Amino acid sequence: MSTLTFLYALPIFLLTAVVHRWFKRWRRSRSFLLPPGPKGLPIIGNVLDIPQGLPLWEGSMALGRQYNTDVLYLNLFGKDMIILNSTKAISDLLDKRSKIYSDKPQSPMAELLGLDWAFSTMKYGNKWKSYRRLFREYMGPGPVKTYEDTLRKAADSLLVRLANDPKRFREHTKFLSDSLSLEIAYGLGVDSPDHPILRRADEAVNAVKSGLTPGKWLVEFLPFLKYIPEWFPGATFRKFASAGKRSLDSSITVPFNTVKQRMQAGEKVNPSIASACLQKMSDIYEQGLDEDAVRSVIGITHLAGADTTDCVLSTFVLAMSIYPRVQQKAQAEIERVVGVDRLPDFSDLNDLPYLSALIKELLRWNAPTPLGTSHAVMEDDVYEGWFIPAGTIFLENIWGIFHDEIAYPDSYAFNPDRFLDEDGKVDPSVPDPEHRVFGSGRRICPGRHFALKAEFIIIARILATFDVLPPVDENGVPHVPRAEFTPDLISHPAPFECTVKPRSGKSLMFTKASSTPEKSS
Ligand code: HEM
Repeated sequence: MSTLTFLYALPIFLLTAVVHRWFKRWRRSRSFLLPPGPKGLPIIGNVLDIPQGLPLWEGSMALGRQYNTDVLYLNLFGKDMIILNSTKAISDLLDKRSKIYSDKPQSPMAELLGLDWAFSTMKYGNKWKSYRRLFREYMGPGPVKTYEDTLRKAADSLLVRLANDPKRFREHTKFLSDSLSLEIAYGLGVDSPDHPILRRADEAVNAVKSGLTPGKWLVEFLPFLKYIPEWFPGATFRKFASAGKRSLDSSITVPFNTVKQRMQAGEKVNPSIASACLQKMSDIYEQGLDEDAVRSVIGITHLAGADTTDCVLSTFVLAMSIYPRVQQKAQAEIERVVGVDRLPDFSDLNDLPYLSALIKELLRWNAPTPLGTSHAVMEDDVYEGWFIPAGTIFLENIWGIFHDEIAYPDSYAFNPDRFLDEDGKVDPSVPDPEHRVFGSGRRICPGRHFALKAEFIIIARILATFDVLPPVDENGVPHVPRAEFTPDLISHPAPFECTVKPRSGKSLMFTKASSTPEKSS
C-alpha cells in the first residue's frame, strides 16, 4: 500500500470500525441489562468517565460507590470491561466459574510485543495447560523446597551489600530479586546489576509492565491501529513495542542458549530449571512439548518473578522506615524465638506469627499487582441478573478489597496486629491477603509458593541484622518518607530515601561470615 493510499484509507477504516462496534453495543444494550456503570458517550463509551488523577484501582472504587455496585461495567471504544470491586464478586466469577473465566483477552499490545510464547498471556486451552504443568514441576509447593539453600545464600549476600553500602538499599533489593530469578531459572550467577543479561531482562519487564497496563494504549481499544507502520507520525507505541520485543526475545534466548551450549560442550553448569529440563528433553517431548516450550516456560520463571519480589522488598523497607514500632516488635519476636547466635531459618516460620502477620500486611498495604492481570470470559453469562457478554475483560480490584474498611479498619495504616488474635496467633477470621494477592481461579499465580518463601527468609534476615531508618538531615532530624506508590501494573513505592544500620557487632559478624565470593557467569 502506498503512503498516500494508507493516509486516505486509515481515517475511513478507523471510523467504520468504531461505528460498527458502537452500533453492536447499542443494539445489545437495548435487549440485555448490563451491570451498572456510567452511561457513557456514543463511540468512545466511558473513556471520559474514568476519574482522572487517580490510579484505575482507586478510580474504579469511587465509580463503584457512585453506582452502588461491586460489578462495575465500563465500555471503552466498544470493548466490554468489568472491574470486580469485592471479594464476593471475584470469588463468584473468577473462582467458582473459572471454567469459563480463565481466558486472557487478545491484546494487540501483547501481540506487538511478540508475547505469544508466554503462557501468562496465552488463551485458555491445552497449550496453556501443558506449559503451566511444566512450570509447576519446578515451582509447585514441593519443588520450591529445593531452592531453600539458594534463597538463604541470596538473602545473606543482600545483607553483605547492605552492610557495605547501606544507602543504596533499593539497588540492592532489585539486584537480589533480579539475580535470584536468573539463578533459579538458568543457574547463572552475576556480580553486577549492569550485567547485560540483567539489563536486557529489566528492559523486557518494563516493556511488559508498560505495554500491558490496562487503559494505557489506544491500540488496545482500536486494534486496527496495530497495522500502522512504525514510521507513521505519532506511532510511538509501535516503536516502543518493537524495542520491547527485541529485549524480550533476547531475554528468553541468550541465557537459555548459554546454558545449552555449555552443556553441549560438556562444561559443568550450576543446577537450574534450564539444566534440569535440558537433561530430560526426551521426557519433555513425550509430554508433547518441545524446546520452544521449555525456553518460554523458563523465560517466564526468570521474568515474572523478579519485579514482584523487588516490589515486596522495597515496600518492606518503606514500611519499616515509617513504622519503627512495627519493626521493633518483629525484631523482638525474632530475638525471642531464634536467639542472637544464628540467623532465622525456614524452620522458624511457624514460631514467628508477628513476622507472618507483617508479611501479610505488606502484601495488603501495597498489593504488587493492584488490579491483578486481566481475565476474559469465554461465553455469554448471567450474574445477579446482569448479562455478561462473551469476551468481556475482567479486572479484579485487589487494591480495592485490601482497602475495604470493614475487613481492614484504618486500611491505609500499616498494622500487622490486625491479623493477630488476643493470644498473638494468626486470626483465621481476618481475610488473608495471601489468598487474594496472587489472583484467582485457574490463572492464579503459580509462582506464589516461591514468592512467599523468598520474602520470608529475606525479610526475616534483614530484621535480624539491620535497623531500617529514615534519613536524617544535617541537624539530625529524621525525615520520614511518605507512603506513595506508582500507578503501574506492578505498583512499586515511589522513590524514597532511607538507610539501614547494623543492629550489633554480632549482626556484622553474620554478614561478614556469609560474605561468600559471588559467582560470575
Ligand atoms: C509477591 C509476588 C507475586 C505476586 C503478588 C504475583 C501476582 C500475580 C498475579 C495477580 C497473577 C495473575 C493471576 C490471575 O490471572 O488471576 C500472576 C500470574 C503469574 N505469576 Fe505471579 N506474582 C508474584 C510472584 C511470582 C513469581 C515469583 C513468579 C515466578 C517464579 C510468578 C509467575 C507468574 C506466572 C507465570 C503467572 C501467569 C499464570 C497464568 O497465566 O497461568 N509470579 N502473578
